[in-house]
Amino acid sequence: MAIEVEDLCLKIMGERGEITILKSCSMQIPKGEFWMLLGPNGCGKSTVLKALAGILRPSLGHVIVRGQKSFVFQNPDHQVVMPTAEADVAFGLGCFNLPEDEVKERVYKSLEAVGMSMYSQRPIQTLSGGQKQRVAIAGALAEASQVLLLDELTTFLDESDQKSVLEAVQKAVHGSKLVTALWVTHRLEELEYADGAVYMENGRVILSGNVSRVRRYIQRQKNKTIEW
Ligand SMILES: Nc1ncnc2c1ncn2[C@@H]1O[C@H](COP(=O)(O)OP(=O)(O)OP(=O)(O)O)[C@@H](O)[C@H]1O
Repeated sequence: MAIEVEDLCLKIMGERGEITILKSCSMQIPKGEFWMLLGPNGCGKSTVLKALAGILRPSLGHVIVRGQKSFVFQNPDHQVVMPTAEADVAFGLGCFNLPEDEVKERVYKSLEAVGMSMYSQRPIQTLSGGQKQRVAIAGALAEASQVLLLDELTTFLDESDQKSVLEAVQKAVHGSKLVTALWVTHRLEELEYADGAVYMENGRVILSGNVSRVRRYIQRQKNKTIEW
């Protein structure tokens, strides 16, 4: 397993005292697979991702992420900081003290893995939101991250950009077999790209595993009054 979460409880101190956000959540995500985490607004998806990233500490339970991890955020304009895609990916490698040839090779291979090698020299401000997200994912791959934690990357993207980012993640995961991705989303249609899925409600994991089972369950919930 690349990700193991066991009985994760997470409480935070709010203005009126302690608030329980996650209640005994468990999930197991196999290495080399592309999984999605779904659930209604406020059910705790981003909080799970932040606990996996080490941004939030569990109050109880265990979180294990095997291998180097990277967190990619929702807003494409917060992801990339350098003038070109190539420079941005190389910038992230700055702290690794690598020989120049290796930096060039990692930058090329990671941009290639997300279908962005032809845009390597393009000024960053001329890229679409989805292309910027793909540059951010390339940055994580160049750093040899084995676990990608991806928080609602398609929120600000149009339909063709959404598709390009989903395809890039799927290709990066299935192409390497070493990379595992956990993708938080509201969009049921994105499940078609997933190898597995986790469904949450109200701070709890309700269902985890087979995509078709999770899809059927969510469709039933959507037909009730659950607000997404
Ligand atoms: N710092 C905080 N203070 C108070 N409540 C918080 C805080 N952070 C999160 N919450 C609450 O915890 C719950 C879970 O939040 P979280 O962002 O994980 O949900 P989510 O499923 O990712 O929501 P969305 O789909 O809307 O992004 C929500 O009810 C949210 O309001």
